[in-house]
Amino acid sequence: MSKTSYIETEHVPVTLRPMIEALCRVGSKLSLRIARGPLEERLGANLGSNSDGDTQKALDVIADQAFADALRGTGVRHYASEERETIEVLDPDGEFALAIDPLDGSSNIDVNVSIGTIFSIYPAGDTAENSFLRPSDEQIAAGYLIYGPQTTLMITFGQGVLQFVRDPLDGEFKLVVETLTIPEGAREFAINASNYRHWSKPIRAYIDDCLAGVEGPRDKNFNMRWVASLVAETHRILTRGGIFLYPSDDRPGYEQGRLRMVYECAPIAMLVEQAGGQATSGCDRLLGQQAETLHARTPLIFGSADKVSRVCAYHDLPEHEVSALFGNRGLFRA
Ligand SMILES: O=P(O)(O)OC[C@H]1O[C@](O)(COP(=O)(O)O)[C@@H](O)[C@@H]1O
Ligand SMILES: [Mg+2]
Ligand SMILES: [Mg+2]
Repeated sequence: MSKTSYIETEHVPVTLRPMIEALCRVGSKLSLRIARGPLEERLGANLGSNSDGDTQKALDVIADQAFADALRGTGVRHYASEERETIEVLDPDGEFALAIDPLDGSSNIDVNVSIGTIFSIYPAGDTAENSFLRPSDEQIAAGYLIYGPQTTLMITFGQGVLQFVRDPLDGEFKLVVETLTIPEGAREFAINASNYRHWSKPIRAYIDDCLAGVEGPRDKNFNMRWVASLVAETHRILTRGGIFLYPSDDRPGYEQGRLRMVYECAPIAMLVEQAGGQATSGCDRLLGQQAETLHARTPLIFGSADKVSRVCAYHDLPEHEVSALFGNRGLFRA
């Protein structure tokens, strides 16, 4: 007999239930295939590149097709995916629009490190483009599934963040935290430090001051993490605190960072704000912004509110002060 419910639905708004059920059903099945790893047919095989030039792996395509198929008949009129150049109409009379990064962190597929799925939900717009190219604070729900040691769903419907864990014993996502809040005080930052030489001065200055530890203006030591999987970094920060930065840099093609506004940054920003944190594109609140094209990128900085606003303060400093020796910047002590 096939399973009827994949999530404790009483925590999900009635109109969104078919969609969330479908996401959990596919997430469940993907988590089983991911757990089989090399026993499955080459999930990490390179298939070429998607419309935007990113390498496309077999699991990227499998996940995208599985979500699109499962979401048909659940009220999704417009479906936008990282893996598709254009927006697809699933249910012509559906009331919702759903954007998805079907498989985030694909460089980690072959190395048994956490990967995930990120999604963002809006009321459907009058055209396919208007469904997604709109202020990102018009999202009505956002979340991610993470396929790690546990398969977890983090989701917000605009009234806090809920955490569900998939119980491997019966395959159901069960509520474990009803109102998740980002802890303050963590001393961890996440950034791809190999790009240091390409960053702007404010970003370098912020990281320099973290690296200086107890000998620097922050008077404390920091730890660094970089999983190269946005869902994994987000999950750690929602659970333990800290800050994530994927800034713009001077490499060709990275003028707006690497991450995509519609199906990566906007949903993560909504989750973070709903958990009491902040998310910006450097200085400006991310949720006040909108993408100009479906696959547009944006710099992304998010995490505990105090840390994110501190990065913004470095951007506000006049150029000569950012370049000054960190030890002289009393403003940034503590
Ligand atoms: O390899 P880099 O430049 O550090 O980028 C890592 C980032 O790229 C991503 O893997 C992009 O996501 P996709 O795997 O969906 O393309 C993020 O999850 C991660 O934060
Ligand atoms: Mg991604
Ligand atoms: Mg992806």
